[in-house]
Amino acid sequence: MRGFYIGRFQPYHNGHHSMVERIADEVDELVLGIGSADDSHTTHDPFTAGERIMMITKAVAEYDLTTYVVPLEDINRNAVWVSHVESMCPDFDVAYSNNPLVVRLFEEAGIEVRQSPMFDRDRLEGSEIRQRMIDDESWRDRVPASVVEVIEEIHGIKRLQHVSDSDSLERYTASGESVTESIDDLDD
Ligand SMILES: Nc1ncnc2c1ncn2[C@@H]1O[C@H](COP(=O)(O)OP(=O)(O)OP(=O)(O)O)[C@@H](O)[C@H]1O
Ligand SMILES: NC(=O)c1ccc[n+]([C@@H]2O[C@H](COP(=O)(O)O)[C@@H](O)[C@H]2O)c1
Repeated sequence: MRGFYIGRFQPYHNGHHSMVERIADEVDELVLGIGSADDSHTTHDPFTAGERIMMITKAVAEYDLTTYVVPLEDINRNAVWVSHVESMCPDFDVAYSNNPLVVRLFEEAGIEVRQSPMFDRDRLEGSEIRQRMIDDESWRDRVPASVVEVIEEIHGIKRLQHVSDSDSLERYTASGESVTESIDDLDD
């Protein structure tokens, strides 16, 4: 039996890792879909698809499970998203997600979805971990050791702190002139 587990994994943390450990009891093989693969270098999605492939591949190596890591770009049409996923991935029998939209889309497509309890959610939430990285607070104990190594190798904390520095945004006009303005002055 082959499962599918989708997430943005920004970064892959111990909540995801506990979920994979649990899934490993139920399936022989697991496709790990890296969602929003086209997003990177933002506060919400700091890491590239390639960096997330490294984090996940190294972390799941400790489990007795055949895994396939597949980057999946977002598409601007929910109604065909499941077909998009299926077109990019090895066949799977069951999908794992706690994301309500993902659950709905798979169920409407007739695919079994299994949800899991949230593990230690106060500590193990991507947005909370990213905020701690930005604030130079402790985060290393919330992700697998191999993920710490990848983030250090790619200088991920510096990047995240840089992209989140939205006190002033430097924009360039059509003539190439640089304009610095407050984020409050921007329309979007
Ligand atoms: N602590 C956790 N325990 C169990 N499942 C989790 C946990 N955190 C996230 N998940 C689930 O893993 C999947 C992928 O989650 P995702 O990559 O969005 O992480 P997240 O921690 O929710 O990040 P963010 O705060 O960036 O949205 C989702 O189905 C999500 O509900
Ligand atoms: N239309 C679409 O492109 C579409 C629809 C549903 C989910 N997704 C993606 O699936 C992933 C779901 O992961 P999370 O549970 O981490 O949010 C996200 O990357 C999300 O963007 C994309």
